[in-house]
Amino acid sequence: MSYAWPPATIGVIGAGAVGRTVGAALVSSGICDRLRIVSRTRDQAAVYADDLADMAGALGRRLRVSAVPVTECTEADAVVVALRARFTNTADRTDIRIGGLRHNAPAIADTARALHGYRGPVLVVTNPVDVMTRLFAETSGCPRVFGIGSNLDAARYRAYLADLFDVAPHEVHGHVIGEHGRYATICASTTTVRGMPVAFPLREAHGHLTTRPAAISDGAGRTRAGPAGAVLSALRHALGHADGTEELSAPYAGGYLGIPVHFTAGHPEPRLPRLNDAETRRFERAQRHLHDTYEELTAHLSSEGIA
Ligand SMILES: NC(=O)c1ccc[n+]([C@@H]2O[C@H](COP(=O)([O-])OP(=O)(O)OC[C@H]3O[C@@H](n4cnc5c(N)ncnc54)[C@H](O)[C@@H]3O)[C@@H](O)[C@H]2O)c1
Repeated sequence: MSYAWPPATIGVIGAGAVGRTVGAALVSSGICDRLRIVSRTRDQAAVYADDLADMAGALGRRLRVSAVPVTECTEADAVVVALRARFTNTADRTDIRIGGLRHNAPAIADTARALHGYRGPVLVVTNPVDVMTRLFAETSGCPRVFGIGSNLDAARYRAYLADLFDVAPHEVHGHVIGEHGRYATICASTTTVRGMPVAFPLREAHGHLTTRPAAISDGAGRTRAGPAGAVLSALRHALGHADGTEELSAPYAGGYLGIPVHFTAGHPEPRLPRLNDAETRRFERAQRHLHDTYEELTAHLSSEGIA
């Protein structure tokens, strides 16, 4: 079900590869009439804001794009956090997202403190996203913080099966949950194609979720369009423009991890699918891994006097 929606103001924090692509997607989608851009420097945000304003002009859209300090995002209807600190990622290729853990955490914590008291939806993109989402939520106290990642995995999974079975992607129903990373959990036992359960090589499907983003990054420097699509889709649901389900990093059993969240008029409700034994084991591994990583991170941050 879709709703007629009022024009929205959206803040984008981090004007890099992903943030810029998110901005372009927001302009072309018509989802907002004001965009607030924050980046490491105001100059960087300002030139990007001008570029997006040109895009809006070329499309004949009335859209105000401005470079702002992060605190002005508290007046937005929704905020996207796609910042990345400067560092060289030396993490193993099979778990590349974890490489940003200690580097991105201080900037995420600072941004979270700046948005303290904000009530609108915050979509965190920064990796490792499940951990950064929890850090943002717990540092800011914001009530509606979600992480992007499992919904992108799920979209890739459904597209993979659509190709395999030669059907349209909307005819595939199935989730990827847990971690946007090593312990991503494919919910194969509840996946259907044209309403019927299917058999497929699960190991290959898992491999696809690892090799596809790696191949895009190798070829294009960074993944950007896929994450931007996942952000736009989640924004539509979180702002109440459409009802539907997104696999997002969300509060679950005392932590944060990827679970299907159903939005009705913007109201989120977690809906964990039925899992078989193997899926339960993998989901619990994701949960433990994210819990341990978060504990290790917060111990490190407090030893450094950061949080
Ligand atoms: N969750 C996902 O599905 C997904 C997908 C792709 C990328 N990512 C992650 O998104 C993040 C951004 O990726 P990218 O390729 O755009 O990186 P990038 O390096 O191209 O851009 C990062 C931007 O953040 C800005 N920045 C740094 N510190 C900041 C701060 N304190 N406040 C505001 N802006 C700040 C930088 O100036 C830069 O413009 C990374 O952590 C990446 O791993 C997540």
